[in-house]
Amino acid sequence: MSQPIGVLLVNLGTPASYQVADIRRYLNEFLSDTRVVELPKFLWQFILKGVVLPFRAPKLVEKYKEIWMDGGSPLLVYTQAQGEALAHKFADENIIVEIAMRYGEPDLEKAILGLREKGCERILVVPMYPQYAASTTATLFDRVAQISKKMRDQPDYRFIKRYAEHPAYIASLAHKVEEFWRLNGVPQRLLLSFHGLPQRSVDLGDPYYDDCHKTAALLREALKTYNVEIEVSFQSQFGKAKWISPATQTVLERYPSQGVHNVDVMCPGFAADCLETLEEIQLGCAEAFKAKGGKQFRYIPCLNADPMWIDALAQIVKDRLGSWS
Ligand SMILES: C=CC1=C(C)c2cc3[nH]c(cc4nc(cc5[nH]c(cc1n2)c(C)c5CCC(=O)O)C(CCC(=O)O)=C4C)c(C)c3C=C
Ligand SMILES: [Fe+2]
Ligand SMILES: [Fe+2]
Repeated sequence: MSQPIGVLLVNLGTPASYQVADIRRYLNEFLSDTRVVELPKFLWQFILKGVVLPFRAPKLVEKYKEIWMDGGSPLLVYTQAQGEALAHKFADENIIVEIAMRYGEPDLEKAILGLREKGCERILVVPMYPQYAASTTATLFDRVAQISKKMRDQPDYRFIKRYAEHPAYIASLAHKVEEFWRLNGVPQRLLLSFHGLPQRSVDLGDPYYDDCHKTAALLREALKTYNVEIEVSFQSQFGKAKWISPATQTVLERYPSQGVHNVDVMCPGFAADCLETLEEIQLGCAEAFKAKGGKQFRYIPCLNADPMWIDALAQIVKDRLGSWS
């Protein structure tokens, strides 16, 4: 039999527990990445260690506690489920699926070395971010290169840069929405909330904002027969700088005064539910919307390990494996 191919699904990372020390360790690693916070290194380390970690980490304890699942942090639980489901899908093929996180555990280096030990000379790196951003996708590719610097005999790598417009990804999102509407009825408005980025990153050439709007345009087209207006917004603003707009919470808080009293919100840029979707959107934004007079707020979950999404992911992987498979 020929050598197996390694398929490595990689998401961002999440604290090992909701203890403050684990949250601090996670934030420190993540926010020390110069691809994530593009401020002069010494200035930023001073702010991070002196202000951000001491104040933000304790505040996040309660937030993580609210969403924590039996198996751990939702981001990890859903990523594990995606890995297992994709491995099952490829059970009859010479493909080994592993998961890893860019920050923390499961460790990316261990996952790459583990795949090599299992005989994988070829590894496909799959970022669990459909839209490309330097602060997510590029930093992952940087890290893979950095890990490989220590190797004399490096594996043969392929990377998936983005799948914001992949028909199978769009069809999975559309199916998720349609299924939700079939069971619960259509809303007045569907808001697609993507993770935000500093405006400066986009001004410097990050294609992320355009990628998000491309996904939204295709999803709008797929759902056009429902005549529901579909809008785009950006969530999870961090720090004082200007971020790409409009902000999700601002949009939701304006809706009631514009006559929009029932809204569905979906987060298509997150392949798995996590703190930013479950706490910030499903809990926090629902409360903010209702405080301004909104009547009905429904959160449509992420694709997580939905069977149609796992089929789509297999298709996206196969497309990139090309001549390898
Ligand atoms: C400058 C700061 C940040 C940038 C840029 C950023 C981009 C970015 N992040 C995600 C996906 C996720 N982010 C998550 C949490 C999170 N993000 C930031 C900051 C930036 N993100 C912080 C400080 C945090 C921690 C929580 C908080 O303090 O609000 C998560 C969830 C992790 C979890 O444990 O559940 C995800 C996923 C994307 C896709 C993105 C750029 C496109
Ligand atoms: Fe983030
Ligand atoms: Fe956040």
